[in-house]
Amino acid sequence: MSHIGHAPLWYTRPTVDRPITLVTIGGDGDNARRNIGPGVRPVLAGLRSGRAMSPGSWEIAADVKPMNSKQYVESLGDEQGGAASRLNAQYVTLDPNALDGSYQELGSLCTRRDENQIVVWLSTAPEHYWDALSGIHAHFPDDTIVIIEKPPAKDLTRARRLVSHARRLFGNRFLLLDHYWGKPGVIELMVKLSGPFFGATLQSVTEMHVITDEKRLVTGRHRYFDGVGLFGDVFPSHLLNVASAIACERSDDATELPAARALFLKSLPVPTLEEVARNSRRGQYEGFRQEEGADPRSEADTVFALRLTLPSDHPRLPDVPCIFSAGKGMQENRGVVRLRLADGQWVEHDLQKRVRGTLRTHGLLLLAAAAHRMEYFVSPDEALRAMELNDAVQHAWRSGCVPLEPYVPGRMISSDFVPRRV
Ligand SMILES: O=C1O[C@H](COP(=O)(O)O)[C@@H](O)[C@H](O)[C@H]1O
Repeated sequence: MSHIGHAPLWYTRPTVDRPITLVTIGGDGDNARRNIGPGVRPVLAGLRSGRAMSPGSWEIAADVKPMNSKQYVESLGDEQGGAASRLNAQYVTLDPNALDGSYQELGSLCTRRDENQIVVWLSTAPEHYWDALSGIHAHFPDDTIVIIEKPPAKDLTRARRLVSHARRLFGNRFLLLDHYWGKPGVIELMVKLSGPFFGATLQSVTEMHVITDEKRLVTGRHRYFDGVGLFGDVFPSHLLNVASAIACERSDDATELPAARALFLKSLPVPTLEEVARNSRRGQYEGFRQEEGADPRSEADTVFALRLTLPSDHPRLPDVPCIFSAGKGMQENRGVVRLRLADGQWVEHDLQKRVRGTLRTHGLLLLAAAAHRMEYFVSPDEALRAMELNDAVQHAWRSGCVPLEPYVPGRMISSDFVPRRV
């Protein structure tokens, strides 16, 4: 592995003993181009096979846009295209009318480097998961690892069905990923709060606020947003996962983390309709419905704030309000956790900070997947509890009990949107 500067002591890097073939479904999409590719290429470049003359790790991108491998590599620009071409990256066009054939082609490409661990990263909208899972199961090697990146479906019932289907097909080689757990800022905060000093700080927390604000608009993702809104995009994933990762009970054994996080999520009460009405707000930026691809009557939220209060018998954080807020078209880019302590002081931690010596988020998570480090992934229990909380809020909002408030893009801060306590 190549080393990128000097890693801080709290940062560990999972190790693997085989090269990886990474297949990215949705490889032409924004997430694959902006995040996955640049994150994983330095990792793939560093993983070689012990076999003489072995070509080592490999990248295969697949998407519906017709393109050949040369065009794909060129489309990545100089730096990323150079890195992809050193990995001899291949591009496979997925035929939406003959998907099984496309997966067969991908599967047989993978077998060309049969010493490699195959990892398939589904960077697509959830509506494509079923076809992809069937294609991979039918045509890929038996030990293929499958990563899904997004809440597994738009509601609890669908999520439950998908997760149990995927577990039946792939067992614990099916992984639910939330890229926030690969962010150095999140890992650092988790580690800090596990130590005795900051662990004690956590005991004196009287309020917790998780905020992810982005200046960018929804542009190009209207179909997805019309179904779930920003709330469905980031609440059952990034926001809840950050909260559970920092507030859960710790032991020294990392394999216990998923169960501990699930326990924390279970301690957050599922709100009733009246509680949602009192403790949440939602809004949509002006101009959203006029954007290309938008539904002119869309009710999708692009900013929201929600307060869920832990019960009074919570062992560590009794009666502590947890506030979640996020927005698109915000005044600034900001991903933070703010904790109010018993003395009234606020401490703030930057979740987006860059830390020298650490891998880019998606590179770290690829290694964690290949090394079966399950604590880096969302367990089915966690994902389903998150969807239960999500459903309660979405259901209440659909009933019309919380109005969709307009706002001017570029002038809003989601943490200013929090409803007052009554
Ligand atoms: O998964 C998602 O995350 C991004 C924000 O990720 P970040 O690493 O830039 O903080 C968000 O823009 C997107 O809507 C969501 O689907």
